[in-house]
Amino acid sequence: MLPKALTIAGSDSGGGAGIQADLKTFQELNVFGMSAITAITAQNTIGVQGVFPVDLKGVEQQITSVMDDIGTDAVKTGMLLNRDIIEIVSEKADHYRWPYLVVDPVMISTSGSKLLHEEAMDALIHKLIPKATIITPNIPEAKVITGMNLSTFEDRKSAVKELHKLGPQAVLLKGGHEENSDHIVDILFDGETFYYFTVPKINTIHTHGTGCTYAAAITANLAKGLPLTKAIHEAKSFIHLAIVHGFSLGEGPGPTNHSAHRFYSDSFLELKVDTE
Ligand SMILES: Nc1ncnc2c1ncn2[C@@H]1O[C@H](COP(=O)(O)OP(=O)(O)OP(=O)(O)O)[C@@H](O)[C@H]1O
Ligand SMILES: Cc1ncc(COP(=O)(O)O)c(N)n1
Repeated sequence: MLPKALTIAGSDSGGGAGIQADLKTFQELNVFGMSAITAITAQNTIGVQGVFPVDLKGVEQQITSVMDDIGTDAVKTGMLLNRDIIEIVSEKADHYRWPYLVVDPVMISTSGSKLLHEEAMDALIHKLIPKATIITPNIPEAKVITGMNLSTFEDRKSAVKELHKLGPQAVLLKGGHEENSDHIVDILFDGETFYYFTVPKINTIHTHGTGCTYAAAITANLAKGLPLTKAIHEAKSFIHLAIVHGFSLGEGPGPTNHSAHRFYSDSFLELKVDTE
């Protein structure tokens, strides 16, 4: 039987991010994908033209319908939009005791649209993040959650420790927004050990949906039963190849290429470890 994964996120009509990126990634990694849609976005490569929330009963019922009949090996959350939706997801996490919960704390689209209301921040931090197997903030999201300045590498390590104190089993701080370096470092901390995934920065604008795709690949790998570090290592390889082979679509930044990993064999990225 195929492993199963459920994504709870927003729909991106343009197909590059959100539910669409998650389901494509699950499929590429041979995991049966299921979805609970929190909001419909009218979106393309240029931006988000509209956000249409799904009513609370609809969000709740999608999760219940999937869980009561099919069940899941792992859950990923993306765009959750508001406090009420976060509270529902948090209650469902308690009720169903999901084996793995990957929380991608999506706040703003790359094109600048708000995908999480400010009033929802408290629930995200205190109700959902503590239940996560892993959270995957980018640098701006980590700044908002911790209120810290993340200019230096040491700042980022401190922020990762602060984020870990909120209660998730592990924190993965993504480095895609690093501006002053030709390398990008993602920092993983599991409470004991720091792991660093370092890659050369790819010179491209086609990175729409990278965060969603990366977190979905981690979720798929956890659903397959891979240990956390290996699940992330393989997901990092997947997202790197997807960015290398990202392509132009429409007038704005194009999507990553979810199929790119098919043309490569093993994971090739280096993993550095630092015990603390
Ligand atoms: N130009 C790049 N070159 C190499 N890797 C990149 C680049 N941009 C992003 N990444 C990688 O892609 C993954 C997603 O990182 P990023 O920090 O961009 O997340 P995000 O901001 O949530 O993504 P999104 O663009 O979907 O909002 C990380 O592993 C990051 O290191
Ligand atoms: C429905 C939805 N979820 C997430 C993102 C973030 O992706 P990005 O930062 O690449 O715009 C998005 N644009 N739309």
